[in-house]
Amino acid sequence: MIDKRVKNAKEAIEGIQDGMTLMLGGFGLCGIPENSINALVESDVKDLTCISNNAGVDDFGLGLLLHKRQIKKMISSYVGENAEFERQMLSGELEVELTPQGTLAEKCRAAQAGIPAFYTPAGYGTEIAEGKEVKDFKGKPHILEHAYEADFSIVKAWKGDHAGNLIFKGSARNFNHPMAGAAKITIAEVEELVEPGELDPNQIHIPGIMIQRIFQGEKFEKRIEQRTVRKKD
Ligand SMILES: CC(C)(COP(=O)(O)OP(=O)(O)OC[C@H]1O[C@@H](n2cnc3c(N)ncnc32)[C@H](O)[C@@H]1OP(=O)(O)O)[C@@H](O)C(=O)NCCC(=O)NCCSC(=O)CCC(=O)O
Ligand SMILES: CC(=O)CC(=O)O
Repeated sequence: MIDKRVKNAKEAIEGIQDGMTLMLGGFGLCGIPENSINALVESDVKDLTCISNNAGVDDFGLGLLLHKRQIKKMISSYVGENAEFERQMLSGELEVELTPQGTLAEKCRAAQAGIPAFYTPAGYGTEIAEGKEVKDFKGKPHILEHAYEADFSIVKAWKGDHAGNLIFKGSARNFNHPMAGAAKITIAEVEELVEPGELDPNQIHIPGIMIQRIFQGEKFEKRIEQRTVRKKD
């Protein structure tokens, strides 16, 4: 029986080295692979390029890696509400590649599906289109976008089994779905790791073939939406 289990987050991130490119799931503060991020913070790995919709907030998610200056470049769509991110971007310490949200999702999905590139109208006529091939479809200009190439993808799911089959919960599915299997190695951290056969096959969102390593996270903060959290501060 296939068994992709690793003991913990530390073991899951083995092989992530300075200068590598990572994909990390999540949207806002929901569905963040937080145990793996904490392990990366402890590992001191640096010069990372991170592909992620958000860059976390100052005390959660990728914000923790930014604080320790472990990220060289962020490829993201929505990067607000993170003071340290803003400081590093404005001072030139951090490279930032802003990407329309649908394009970001499709660049992940294309990598997952083995599609090297695709045309999209999003971003045509803006800075996003600079240097990119343009082609008309039905009289409308589109730009050529390439699939991402990443060393590791790190996703968070609700439930998973030893073979790597995953089920997401609610909107925590978000970017975790197109990122699973979109890099050379995909790590899945799950809230609950179960025996093969326990998950209903009809409910599985990502088949185990997309996943190389799986572990049950030790702790998941109830962080759903940063604005809600902020209001309470
Ligand atoms: C994240 C999960 C999967 C978590 O599920 P769980 O079963 O663990 O928890 P839950 O019982 O559903 O939720 C825990 C508590 O948080 C509350 N809660 C859930 N989602 C919330 C949200 N988006 N904003 C504020 N509160 C929220 C629930 O009412 C509940 O409150 P009580 O404990 O008091 O009952 C789900 O709640 C979910 O999908 N929520 C939507 C999250 C999301 O997509 N947010 C958008 C982020 S991006 C964004 O906001 C951009 C929007 C914009 O820019 O306009
Ligand atoms: C708007 C987004 O992309 C996500 C968020 O609200 O953080």
